[in-house]
Amino acid sequence: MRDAATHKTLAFLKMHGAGNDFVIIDSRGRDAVTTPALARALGDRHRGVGFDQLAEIRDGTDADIALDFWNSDGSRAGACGNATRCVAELVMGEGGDRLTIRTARGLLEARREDGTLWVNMGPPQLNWDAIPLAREVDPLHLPLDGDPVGVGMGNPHCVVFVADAEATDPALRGPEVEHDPLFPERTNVEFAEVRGPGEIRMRVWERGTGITLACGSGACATAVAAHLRGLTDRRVRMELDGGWLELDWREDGVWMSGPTALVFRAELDADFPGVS
Ligand SMILES: N[C@H](CCC[C@H](N)C(=O)O)C(=O)O
Repeated sequence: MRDAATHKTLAFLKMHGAGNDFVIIDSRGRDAVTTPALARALGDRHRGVGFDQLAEIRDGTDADIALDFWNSDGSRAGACGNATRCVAELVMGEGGDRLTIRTARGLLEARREDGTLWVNMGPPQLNWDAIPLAREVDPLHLPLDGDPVGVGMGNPHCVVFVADAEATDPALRGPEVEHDPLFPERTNVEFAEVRGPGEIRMRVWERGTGITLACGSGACATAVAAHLRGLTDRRVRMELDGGWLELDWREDGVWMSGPTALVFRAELDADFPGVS
């Protein structure tokens, strides 16, 4: 017989934003529980739950909440736009029209405007050493095939403009660019087709995760890259494999909105690796 007092399960939620899927652990009021081993075990789509990123909510000291992000290979992500939108939707469901969020990338803000939830993902990092790149080159024209753009959003992004995103398989070139020595912390890789000044089609290869149906910080980086290249306005709609996001590069940062969904609430068994 199990001793109920020591059988400590771990509650979590599954959410997705435009098909970018997350396990969310709410650790407000207690110590953080996620370790690289737990992230890897939970991220296994056969033996665990499966996710593109794991987001752990913690108490914010100088903000309403703090958020930590993990990839399914057990590495940390400094930013995750779609998980930030999902968590903001969840926490703002408890009340309020504004939420401040402390992340490794800085202090973010979520706001409801005319019923739509927008998250400010912060200003883009456009200096080579902030992205970070391994050496001083012009981020607007990286010395790689296809003349891509490097942008930091708290995590590194390499935006490759392509003529036909539908015909582009991110798995063909993504891994090679992710591991190119130009990116000392590896990089996320976006393949973007500009359809017009207000619309982009984008597919993504994520560092530490691989192909995902959407990437919020990648969408922000792509909107910034396209505008800096003179291809789009500051506000664009973006079609990803899993749905549409809206991006608006304002004075104080890149704002993003889009769909979110709560899939289920569940508990990990105490015997699951890394729970007890
Ligand atoms: N899906 C996330 C980004 C994850 C980025 C992560 N793969 C990294 O290592 O930077 C988003 O919505 O922004």
